[in-house]
Amino acid sequence: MELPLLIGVTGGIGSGKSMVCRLFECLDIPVYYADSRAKWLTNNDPEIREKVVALLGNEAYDREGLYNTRFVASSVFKNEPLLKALNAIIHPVVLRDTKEWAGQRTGAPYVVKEAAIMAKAGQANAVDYVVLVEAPVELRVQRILQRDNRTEQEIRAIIERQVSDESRREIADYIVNNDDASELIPQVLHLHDTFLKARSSRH
Ligand SMILES: CC(C)(COP(=O)(O)OP(=O)(O)OC[C@H]1O[C@@H](n2cnc3c(N)ncnc32)[C@H](O)[C@@H]1O)[C@@H](O)C(=O)NCCC(=O)NCCS
Ligand SMILES: Nc1ncnc2c1ncn2[C@@H]1O[C@H](COP(=O)(O)OP(=O)(O)OP(=O)(O)O)[C@@H](O)[C@H]1O
Repeated sequence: MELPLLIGVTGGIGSGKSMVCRLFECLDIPVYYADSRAKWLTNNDPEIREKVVALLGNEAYDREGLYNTRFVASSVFKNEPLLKALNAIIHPVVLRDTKEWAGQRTGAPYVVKEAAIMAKAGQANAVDYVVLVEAPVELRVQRILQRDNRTEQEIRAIIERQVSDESRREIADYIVNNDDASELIPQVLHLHDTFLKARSSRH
C-alpha cells in the first residue's frame, strides 16, 4: 500500500506551526499533531508509562494517573540528557503511530505532520518535504506569554533546549515567514498548490 505524500511542518515554540496547520485543515488536509498525540500516547501506552516512570519517577503521573506535563516540563527543559532520554522513549512510538495514521488516509492528496522535532526529508520513516515556520524569537516569546501559563524564563529555557533556526533551515525544503509583516494564508495556499503538483508528478 502506497502511503500519501507526508509533509512535515516544524518550527520553534510560538513560531506558528499549529496556526499554519489549521490553515491546511481548512483546505481539507489531514494533520497529525505530534506534540498532542505524544501526550495522548504517554497517557495511554503502558510501555511508555512504565519507561517514563523509570526515568522521571512517580511524579511523572499525577494522582489521577494522568501525564503530569507541568512536572515533566520543569524537569526536562532544564536538563538536556533527561530530555534526550524522554525523546528516546516517546519518539519511536510516535513514528510508528504516524505511519499507521498516514496509512489510514490514503484518500487524501497529501497529509501533514506538525512536530517540534523533525528528521530530514527522505530518511527512513521520515517526511517527504519539510516546511519550516519562522518568526523572530522576541515575537515568539510574546505570543507564548499570551497563550500559555508559562514565565518568560520557562519559555527561554525551552528555546535553549530546542534546535536553532539555522539548524532547522538545513532540513527545510520550504520556509513560511510568520512575522508580523507577512500574511500566512497566501503562503499556505502556494504550498498547497506545490504539494498537489508534487503528488500528481508521483503518479
Ligand atoms: C515536555 C512536555 C511534558 C511538556 O509539555 P507542555 O504541555 O508543558 O508543553 P508543550 O508540549 O506544549 O511543549 C512546549 C514547547 O516545547 C516543544 N517541545 C515538546 N517536546 C519537545 C522536545 N522533546 N524537544 C524540543 N521541544 C519540544 C513544543 O513543540 C512546544 O513548542 C511534553 O512536550 C513532552 O512530553 N515532550 C516529549 C515528547 C515530544 O518530544 N514531543 C514532541 C513531538 S514527538
Ligand atoms: N500570524 C499570527 N498573527 C497573530 N497571532 C499569531 C500568528 N501566528 C501565531 N499566532 C499566535 O501565537 C501563538 C503561537 O502560535 P502557535 O500555537 O501556532 O505556535 P506553535 O509553533 O504551534 O507553538 P508550540 O510549539 O508551542 O506548539 C498562538 O496563540 C497563535 O494564535
